[in-house]
Amino acid sequence: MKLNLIQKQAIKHVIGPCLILAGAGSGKTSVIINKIIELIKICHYHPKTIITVTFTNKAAYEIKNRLKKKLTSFELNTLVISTFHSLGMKIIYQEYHLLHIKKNFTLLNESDQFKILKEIFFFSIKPKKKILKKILFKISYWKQKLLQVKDLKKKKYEKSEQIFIFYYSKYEKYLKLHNMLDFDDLILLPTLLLKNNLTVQLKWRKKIQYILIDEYQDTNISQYELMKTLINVPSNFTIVGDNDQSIYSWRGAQQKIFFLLKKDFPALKTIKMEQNYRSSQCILKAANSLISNNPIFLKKKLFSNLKYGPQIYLFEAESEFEEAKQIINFIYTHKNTYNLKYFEYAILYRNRYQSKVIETELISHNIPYTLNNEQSFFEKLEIKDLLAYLRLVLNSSDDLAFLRIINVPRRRVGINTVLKLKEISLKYNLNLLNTCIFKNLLLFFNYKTVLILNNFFKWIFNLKKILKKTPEKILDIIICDINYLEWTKKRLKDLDLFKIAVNNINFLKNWLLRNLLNTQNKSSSYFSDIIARLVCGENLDDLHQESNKSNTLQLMTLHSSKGLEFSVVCIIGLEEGILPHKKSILLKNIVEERRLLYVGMTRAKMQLFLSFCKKRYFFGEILKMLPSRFLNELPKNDIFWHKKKYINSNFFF
Ligand SMILES: Nc1ncnc2c1ncn2[C@@H]1O[C@H](COP(=O)(O)OP(=O)(O)OP(=O)(O)O)[C@@H](O)[C@H]1O
Repeated sequence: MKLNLIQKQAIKHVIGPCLILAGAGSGKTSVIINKIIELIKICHYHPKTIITVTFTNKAAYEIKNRLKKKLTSFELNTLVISTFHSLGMKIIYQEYHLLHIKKNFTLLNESDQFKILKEIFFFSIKPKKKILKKILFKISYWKQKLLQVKDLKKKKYEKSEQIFIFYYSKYEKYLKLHNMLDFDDLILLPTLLLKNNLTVQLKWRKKIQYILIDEYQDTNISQYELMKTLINVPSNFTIVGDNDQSIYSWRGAQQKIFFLLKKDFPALKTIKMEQNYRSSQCILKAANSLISNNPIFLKKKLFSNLKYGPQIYLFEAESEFEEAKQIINFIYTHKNTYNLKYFEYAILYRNRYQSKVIETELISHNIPYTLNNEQSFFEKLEIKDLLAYLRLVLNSSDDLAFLRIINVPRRRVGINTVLKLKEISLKYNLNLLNTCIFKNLLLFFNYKTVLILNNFFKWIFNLKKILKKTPEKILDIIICDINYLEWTKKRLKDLDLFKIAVNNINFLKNWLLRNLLNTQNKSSSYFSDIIARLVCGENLDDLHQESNKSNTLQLMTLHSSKGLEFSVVCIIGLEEGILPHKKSILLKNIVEERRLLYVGMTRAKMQLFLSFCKKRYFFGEILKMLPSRFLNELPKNDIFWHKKKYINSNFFF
């Protein structure tokens, strides 16, 4: 690939702060990769002093993968390419003593956070999920603004806000007591530490000589602050971003982040990359036309020198079932006509639930597909169970892990026993595992139950010893001791499902072994570091490799399509209330929904396919749907409207 002049200029600019404002498909990834090579091979930076921050672990994997041919394995292994969260975790692991946390902390995911809030509410009222969501959102909002409970308590707030502060405080106490951190803490804790402790800040600034940040538009304020504290004088960094692809405002990303950069680093050099190398002119024209309806914020004009390409197909379906049929039909015919492979096709949607009908149709036609969702690996029951075992062995205070596995597989510890255990643990200020050997247990339970609880405690403690001596055997021992495979087989009943579960378990085992082998610093808590990195989604290379290799049709949300490209892209559900999403309509945040569709459209290289339904089934009800307002913003002449005969309104034309 021959780089263009602007790309070369972006790569060669290595001294001072640099912002690459780049449109979709303009070669951001290529520039980041070539810049890393430039820094190491030409500017002689030691690879361990270069930090590259990507938005997802998959993106980190892609960059590493593409660097394989250009760097030595030493260079590749010493380079740090990670997400902001993984970077924060690295700092926490090295500075934990200053943060007053124990190194064997449990890293919580979102469902753990819900459980904790439920626990907090336990003795008062039964809260609705909506309320819990609101509280968690507020806690996360404050953490992303680097505000801790002590800061909030200094100011006067309305009563409605005080309730949130009350739960924030309770939540934090729970986390402290159980030795837990959530994902926001991975940014908040290191940022505050580096801001307030200049010695530590200096130490890290010395370590890091160059920072590259990808997908800057989705960086939130706390991540920006973390970056700022790490940047050394004379501010050698490269930031790559596209304001038109900012799709994470709900996670705190703000467009003003681009202005902050100019304000904080006046020497900032801005380079615009406007040539798109991915999409046909027809697709690019439609994408440009759509995004031009958003207020102009940072001006750039994308162009493509590729062929004009075929028109965009627009399907109108009676229902989501017909929509699924039409898409599969279209893909099947297209694939046979152009002789493409399934992995060159992607179906994108706004909400995860939309994949269900498509999946059913794909299964009935025997079409291989991959649901692209890193998170889905951690949602698998067997992975949740085994991780909970490991978490409890590592951190006895992890009551959530205890509750997940105390009766998995069945140990005759029913709900009444668990409730009683909780009561005792609260009364005597013990964690649940230690409650299993509470001296007066016989006052509450019969002899048999006490024996079961005592034995469970002993077994976990024995596992702790095994973990210290032979960590590579720990998972096998757990699986064997509890006869987990046999239990999984009975639970799943279906042999194919069982095979998938075994595959997942083997994946987890291999992942652990690989990371144990690769870890050089085998200090006392290295195993918890490995598990936290797993929960962070780091080094799931095998998963990414598999999804890259397999010749399967790709299904994913519009959000997860960011950074990817496919020959043919189908975007379904272009309806009011779906895309734009009804919440965004209510909140009047249409601009972000428009950017989301823009991201989806610009994933396509040669053909784009759009569809909407006239009716949809929602919880047993049939709803009439209106076509998305965004369809009206596309150039009419570039759209081929299939089934035109059904149109009875003057919408669109
Ligand atoms: N100078 C070039 N000549 C030819 N092809 C190029 C050039 N630069 C980039 N490309 C190709 O253009 C496509 C898009 O590049 P890349 O994925 O790096 O874009 P991007 O800016 O990261 O896109 P997006 O932000 O939309 O995800 C890739 O297939 C890449 O190989």
